[in-house]
Amino acid sequence: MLVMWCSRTALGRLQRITGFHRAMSTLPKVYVTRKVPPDGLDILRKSGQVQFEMWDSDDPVPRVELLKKVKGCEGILCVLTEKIDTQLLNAAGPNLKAVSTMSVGFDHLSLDELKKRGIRVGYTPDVLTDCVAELTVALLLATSRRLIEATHEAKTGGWGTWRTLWLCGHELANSTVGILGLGRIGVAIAERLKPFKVKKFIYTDVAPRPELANMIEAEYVSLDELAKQSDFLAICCALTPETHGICNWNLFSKMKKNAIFINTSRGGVVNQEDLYEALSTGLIAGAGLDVTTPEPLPTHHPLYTLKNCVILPHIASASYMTRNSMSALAANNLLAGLRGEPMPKELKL
Ligand SMILES: O=C(O)[C@H](O)CO
Repeated sequence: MLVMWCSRTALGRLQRITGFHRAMSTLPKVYVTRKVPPDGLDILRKSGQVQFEMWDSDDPVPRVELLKKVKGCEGILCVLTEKIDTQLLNAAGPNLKAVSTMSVGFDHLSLDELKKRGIRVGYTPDVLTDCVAELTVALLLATSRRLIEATHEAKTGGWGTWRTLWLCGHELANSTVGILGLGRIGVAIAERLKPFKVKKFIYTDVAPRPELANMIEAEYVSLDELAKQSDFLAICCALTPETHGICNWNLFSKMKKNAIFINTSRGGVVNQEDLYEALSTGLIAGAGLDVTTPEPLPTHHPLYTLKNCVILPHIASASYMTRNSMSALAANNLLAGLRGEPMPKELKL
């Protein structure tokens, strides 16, 4: 468009620019709460459908600023650090038609409030499944084979002679892997673990999910049985009022001493004091956490003192390809929502 303007007279150019701004100002206003990866921004820009303002930073927009910026917006594209609650929806006002989150998790959205106001909600399942499953397997192996401890020993002079039981861990071959919350990600994790010669997959959920379970020949069991039988337990459920703190002393106390606990869902599903007790007293063998409460987990948190706890800073979906796909899907969800069309991935409220 710039090239075209350059070939015109200054007056024609001015008229076009003024017209352009007039046209722009009638387009629906959208606020993007974070510098999202380029694919999504390109889609918004090229759509010609919205005018958008963005918090152009890698860090979250301060709440006060956010509340100001959403005023009068028809659409909001957010990430998981922004609470979309009554206060924010009131600040946005009655024009708001669509909220699109660049995440598969939606525990930061007040769904009841959004539903009450007839606001459509988009999210980003599927595009991150492979990436999250891959990281979960990496975290599981790093925890069970004590990789972080091992590199630390090598670097800091702890590596003496070869010793028979030094840095021994637990292997996947012949093991039982449990999945709490069987969805697309749980299936993708199991598919990746199967070649490690896992003996059996078991899972629990609010109800059996035979179509998914059949894909990985997983057996449906109760939560108690899941705790009792799993050598490796992967937490894949969404954070809801029902799952909040579901991984607590009651669960850990039923687990095997050799069990490895892995959480790549949300920190809120775990009672961290109970997990600390379970790890520090040897009730279970290890834990790998990609998510915690709060995030970031303060550096003085007791969980960091434990050698058998591997903590990552919420990076399960962090590949360039996946983050770009998430941003593109979030942009397409938002644009479809604003056009009044079904979103490519819309939450049923
Ligand atoms: O909810 C999500 O999309 C993930 O937690 C981001 O990695």
